[in-house]
Amino acid sequence: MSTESPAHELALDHITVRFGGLTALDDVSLRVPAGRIVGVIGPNGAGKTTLFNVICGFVTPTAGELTLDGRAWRPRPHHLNRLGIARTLQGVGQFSGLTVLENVQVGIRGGRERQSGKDALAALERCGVAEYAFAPPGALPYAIRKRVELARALASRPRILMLDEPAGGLDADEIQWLAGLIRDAGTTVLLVEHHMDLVMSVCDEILVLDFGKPIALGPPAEISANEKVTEAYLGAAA
Ligand SMILES: Nc1ncnc2c1ncn2[C@@H]1O[C@H](COP(=O)(O)OP(=O)(O)OP(=O)(O)O)[C@@H](O)[C@H]1O
Repeated sequence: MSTESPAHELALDHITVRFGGLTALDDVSLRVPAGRIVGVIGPNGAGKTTLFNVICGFVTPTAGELTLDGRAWRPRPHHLNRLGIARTLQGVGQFSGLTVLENVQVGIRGGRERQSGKDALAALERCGVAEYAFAPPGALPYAIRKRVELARALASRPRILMLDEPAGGLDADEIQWLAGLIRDAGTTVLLVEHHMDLVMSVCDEILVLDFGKPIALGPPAEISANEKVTEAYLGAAA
């Protein structure tokens, strides 16, 4: 086995985000190495979405740095696609004036029309929703639209796939299907999710945030046995 550490594809170093008097992220560091599945969990308001927004360039950190492939990086939303980073949205933000297929094509970077159509269809097939290719997304059930949203992100063949609460509103069977898709995605995955079983079953490593602070970082078995983590969730439920 190599003694070298794996290439760190994406890294956050001492990231702090303040919104006025509120510290949404407080000195958060995270390594997302190539090919790993990294989860970010925490009670409501812990800062998970803010962390995603920092990586996507929607929120500029008050302090700290990001690096991509070892180089200092300042993310911009409109550059993500070109860099091979795709993100799903918490809801299902599809354009209602376009068909499902066209929505998925929008996610493909700079492809020729015919090729992007093929890639989009392949992604829909992979997500089990190719039969809806020519339907308007607005008319489809929520679980199908969630699958279309995943297809949209996968169609561009990203090297880093960012999933923002992909299990939200899905039933147990759908979540099981989703777990398989994430495991077989063949890309680096950063997963923000409330559904603990999903996170525990697919992630190599999990970061736990509580009121913006990183309280634990480690493999699933370590996280589920961590007292601070249990306390944070119990406190949030009280
Ligand atoms: N643009 C903003 N302006 C002011 N406060 C914000 C902004 N975005 C987030 N916050 C606050 O920052 C904190 C962290 O919010 P964030 O949405 O990142 O948490 P979260 O862990 O994603 O929560 P949830 O699980 O409920 O989605 C919250 O207190 C939230 O109200």
